[in-house]
Amino acid sequence: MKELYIGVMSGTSLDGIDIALCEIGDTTCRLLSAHEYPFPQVLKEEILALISSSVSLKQIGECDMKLGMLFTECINDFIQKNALHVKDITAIGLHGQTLWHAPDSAYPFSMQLGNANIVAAKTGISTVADFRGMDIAHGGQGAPFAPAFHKFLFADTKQKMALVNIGGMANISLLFGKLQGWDVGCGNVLMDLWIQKTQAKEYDKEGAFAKSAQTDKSLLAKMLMDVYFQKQPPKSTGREYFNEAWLTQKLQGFEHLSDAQVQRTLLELTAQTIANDVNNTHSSQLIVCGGGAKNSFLMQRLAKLCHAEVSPSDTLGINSDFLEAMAFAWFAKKRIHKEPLKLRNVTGAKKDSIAGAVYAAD
Ligand SMILES: Nc1ncnc2c1ncn2[C@@H]1O[C@H](COP(=O)(O)OP(=O)(O)OP(=O)(O)O)[C@@H](O)[C@H]1O
Ligand SMILES: CC(=O)N[C@H]1[C@@H]2OC[C@@H](O2)[C@@H](O)[C@@H]1O[C@H](C)C(=O)O
Repeated sequence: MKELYIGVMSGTSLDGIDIALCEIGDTTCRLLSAHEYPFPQVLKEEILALISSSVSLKQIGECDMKLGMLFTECINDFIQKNALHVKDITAIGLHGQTLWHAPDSAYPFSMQLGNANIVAAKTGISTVADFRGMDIAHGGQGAPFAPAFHKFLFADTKQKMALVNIGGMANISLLFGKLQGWDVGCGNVLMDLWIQKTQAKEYDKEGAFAKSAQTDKSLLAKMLMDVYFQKQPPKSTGREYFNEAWLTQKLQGFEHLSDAQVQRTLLELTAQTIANDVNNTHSSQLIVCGGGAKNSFLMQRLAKLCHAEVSPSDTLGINSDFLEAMAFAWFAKKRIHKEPLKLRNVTGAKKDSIAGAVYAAD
């Protein structure tokens, strides 16, 4: 039987809230409608401040509620725009906003905010949230989760297919043989930070600023030496690692470079770290999704560096902007049906678990 689910994702880029309405069956997940709501600037700045400085419990509690209310507003608007009936939707899969991801700390945790009680109460739809906690409880990284969905979508592929999502962070899924996946490292986050700081632009459209200069090989080599890129999977990361402090530390001794040279080197870092993982795994086809798929210069560099055929997921009929939101609709379905996500090989958990907590609407 097919059911309707809504997936809600706001990623590490903090650029928008993606909402996807999906019709999900045992072997299919069809995107019926989708919309991206812009992230309010004030709340974005508040979240970035929370991530980079010490904060009070009150601020965290209030941020959780503010995000819950924001997600609710977006979902209710989406329901209205699509003339949906609340009763027809089995559940919402709400990822929440990641504030801190610390799978390797002494007391590992992954914190997503956006109060799911509020979402369930004010939409009238049961809401599944806190997806990552059980995997961490079983000793896993709690991320990335998308590989399980990518495997479901491309179950029939005969190719040695890899899929990379280039959002704020970049994560890869290997869809041949035993399912594998990990966070490659920084996706767009450092490129975004640099152009925001030096050119007051949100992001480097089509990689045009990067394209105007040459890569600095010494800076690139220094960045590629970073321990995260040397680490073997399972591994996952976030803004608590790849952030302004990381960039400032790497740029020490490279003050003579122009802003454009740094931008170009950061783009090359993203392209080379992805290409290294693709080539090391002997993948023959690379599907790209997430905002990075829209960066034509980055795509050009990937095509050049990878020994695989590179294409955006749209060429396979999969909307590259909403794949993660679709994933959380599907994860909600798996939770409602009490089916485990087969992620132990990806996250390093001791066992596969039923992911997510249900906040019942009635
Ligand atoms: N036309 C474009 N040219 C260059 N870059 C682009 C373009 N469109 C989007 N991007 C990049 O994509 C980013 C947004 O990507 P996306 O929405 O996939 O991130 P996210 O979902 O927040 O991240 P994550 O997957 O890490 O959770 C922007 O911040 C920008 O860097
Ligand atoms: C902790 C967290 O929010 N991680 C995100 C982030 O964005 C990309 C990458 O880092 C991935 O690990 C994950 O998101 C996707 C949806 C995932 O779990 O697969």
